[in-house]
Amino acid sequence: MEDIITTSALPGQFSDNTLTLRQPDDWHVHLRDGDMLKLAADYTARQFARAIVMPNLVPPITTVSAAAAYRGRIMAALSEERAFTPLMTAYLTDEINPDEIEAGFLDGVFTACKLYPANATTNSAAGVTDVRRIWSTLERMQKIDMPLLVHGEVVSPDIDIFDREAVFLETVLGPVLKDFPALRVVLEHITTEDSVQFVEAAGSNLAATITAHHLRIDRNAMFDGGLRPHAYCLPVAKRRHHRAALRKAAVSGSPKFFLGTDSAPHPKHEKESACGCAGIFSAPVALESYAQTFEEEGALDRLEGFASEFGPRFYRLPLNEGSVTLHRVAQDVPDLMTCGDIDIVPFHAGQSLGWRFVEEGSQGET
Ligand SMILES: NC(=O)N[C@@H](CC(=O)O)C(=O)O
Ligand SMILES: [Zn+2]
Ligand SMILES: [Zn+2]
Repeated sequence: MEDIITTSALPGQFSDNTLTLRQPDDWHVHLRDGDMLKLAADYTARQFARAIVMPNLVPPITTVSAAAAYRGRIMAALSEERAFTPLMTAYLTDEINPDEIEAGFLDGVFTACKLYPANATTNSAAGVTDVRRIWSTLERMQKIDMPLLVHGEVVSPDIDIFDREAVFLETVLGPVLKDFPALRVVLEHITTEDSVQFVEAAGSNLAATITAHHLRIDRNAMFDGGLRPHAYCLPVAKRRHHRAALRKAAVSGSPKFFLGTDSAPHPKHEKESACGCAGIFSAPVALESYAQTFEEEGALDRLEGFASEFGPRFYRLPLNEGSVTLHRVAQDVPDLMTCGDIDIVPFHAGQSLGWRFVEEGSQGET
C-alpha cells in the first residue's frame, strides 16, 4: 500500500495531492536503437509529447535518409496509444555537408543539429575535431534559423574533467556566438554555475537544458561508500555549489532554462565495468524527479514553465494542448529494469520518490 502524504496548501496547479501540468516535452533524450529502443522510447513517450532525439547512434545520424529511417523505427517501436512526436537531429562531423543539413531542415526531418566535440562523450568519436571545420555549416544554420545543440565540453587531456565545461564556454561557445550572433544555440545538460551565468548574460538566442539528475546529485554521488557507476554521466556532476546554481536557474522562471532529461540508458554490465560508460537512464521517473526538486525548492508552480512552455517557445513550436498528472504518493523505484536480455539500472533505483506519474486511463494507484 502507498502512503498518501497529506500536505498543506501548495501553489499553482496543485490540489488534492495532484499536480496537473500542460503536457511537457523532453528537449534532449537518447532513445537508442535495436533491442533497447522499445523500452527507452516507451518510457519517454509515456511522459512527454515530443522529444529532441539525440543522433549519437553507431553509426551516427548524419543524413536525412538515416534520420527519417530512425524516426520510422521509433514510431514502429511504440504502441498505438502513445501519441508522440520524435524531433530528429543531425550529428555534425568535420565532413558534414551544409546542403544535406538544409534539405533535412526544410523537409521537416531535422529539427536541429548536434555538435559533439570529437571524443567528448558516448558515441562521439565521429564528432567535430575543431569547430572551425564546420563554420560554413554554422553559417548556413544561422541563415535558415536552424538551432544548434551543443555538448559543451572541451576534450583536451590537459584540462581537468571538472573544468571542461567552463573552458568550452570561453574557447568554443563564446567565439561561435560572436561570429554567429543570430544563431539559436542550446547549451545542453549544463552542470556548472559558470554555464548558468554565461547563458543568463547572453542574448535570447542562447538557452540551456537542465537534466533531472544534475539537479539532484553532485560529484560526491560517484564516490558514496565506493565507486558508483550509475551516478556517472557526462558532463560529470560537479561540486555542490554548482548544483545549487542549477537548481536556482531551473526554478527561476527564466525562459532560458528548460527541461532536457539526457536520459541515456546503458546495459548494467557496461556501466558496472572496469571502464564504465557515461549516461543515466532517467526516463522512467523523469517528471517525478523534477517535481521532487521543484517541490524542495518551494517552486512547484514554476515546473510547468520549465517543463512545458519555455522549450517550445525557444524552438518556435506550439505548446502542447494535453495535460499530465502527478500524484503526491510515495513511489518505490525498482533496482532494475529489464528489456529482453538487457538489464538496466534506472535513475533513483532503490529509492523512494514522493511523486507518481499517472498513466492516462489509470487511477495512478497501481
Ligand atoms: N550524457 C551521457 O553521459 N551520455 C550520453 C551522451 C551525452 O549526452 O553526452 C550517452 O549517449 O550515453
Ligand atoms: Zn552530451
Ligand atoms: Zn545526451
